[in-house]
Amino acid sequence: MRLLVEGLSARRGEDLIFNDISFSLAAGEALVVTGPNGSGKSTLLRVLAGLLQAETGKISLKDGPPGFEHPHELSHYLGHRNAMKRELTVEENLSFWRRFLGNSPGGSGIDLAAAAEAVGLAGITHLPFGYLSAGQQRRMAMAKLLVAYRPIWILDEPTAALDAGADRLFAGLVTSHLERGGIVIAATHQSLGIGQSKTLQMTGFSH
Ligand SMILES: Nc1ncnc2c1ncn2[C@@H]1O[C@H](COP(=O)(O)OP(=O)(O)OP(=O)(O)O)[C@@H](O)[C@H]1O
Repeated sequence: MRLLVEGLSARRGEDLIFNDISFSLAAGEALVVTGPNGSGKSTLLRVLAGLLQAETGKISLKDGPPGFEHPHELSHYLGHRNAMKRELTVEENLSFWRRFLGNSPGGSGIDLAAAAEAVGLAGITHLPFGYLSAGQQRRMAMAKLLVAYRPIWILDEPTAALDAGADRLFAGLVTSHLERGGIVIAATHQSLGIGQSKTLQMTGFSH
C-alpha cells in the first residue's frame, strides 16, 4: 500500500495556509512534519484525516484494500485534544472508539486491558478519564490507536505532555506499527525517536 499526496493546498477562511504539498509514503514509512507555530501542520493533518477539505490536490491510495476511496477511511487521527469524554471511564471511552472505528482490513485491535497495559496504565481503566493526569490522559489517547486496527496513523504533537518514559513507550508503539507495514504521519516539535523517517518542513505564508 502507498499513500500519495499530490499538489495539496488548503485555506482557512480567506488565507491560503500551504500550497503544492506532495509526498508519498509506502507501507512501513513515516513522515515527520515540522515547522514553526502557525505554519500549517495541524491544518495539513486535518486535511489528510478528512476533517477539512483541501483547496486543491489529491490524496489517494495505491494498492490499498478494495472498497476504500479515501485514505482517511483507513486512518487513526490523534489530534491536540484526546477525544475522550471526561465523565466516562477510560474503559467506556476505549470501548466506544473500538466499536465506532472498527477494524480496517488486514489487522485487528488488541483488547482494552492489553492496550492499557501497552501504554503503561493497566489497572486504572475503571477511573473516569477526567481523573487522570495530563500525561496519563495522553497515554490513554494512544491506547485508542491500539484497540482498533487502522494502517495509517495521523498524529498531531502526539508526545506533548509526556514524560521521558512515555516518549520511549510511544516510540516503541510507532516503531512496531511501522514494522507491521503501517504508515505514520506525525507533526511534532520534538524528535519522535523512531529512527528513519521522511521529513516535511512547513513554512507557512506571511500575511
Ligand atoms: N478555523 C480557522 N480559521 C481561520 N484560520 C485558521 C483557523 N484555524 C487555523 N487557522 C490559521 O491557520 C494557520 C495554520 O494553523 P495550524 O494550526 O495548522 O498551524 P500549526 O503549524 O499546526 O501550529 P502549531 O505548531 O502552533 O500547532 C494559522 O495561521 C492559524 O491562525
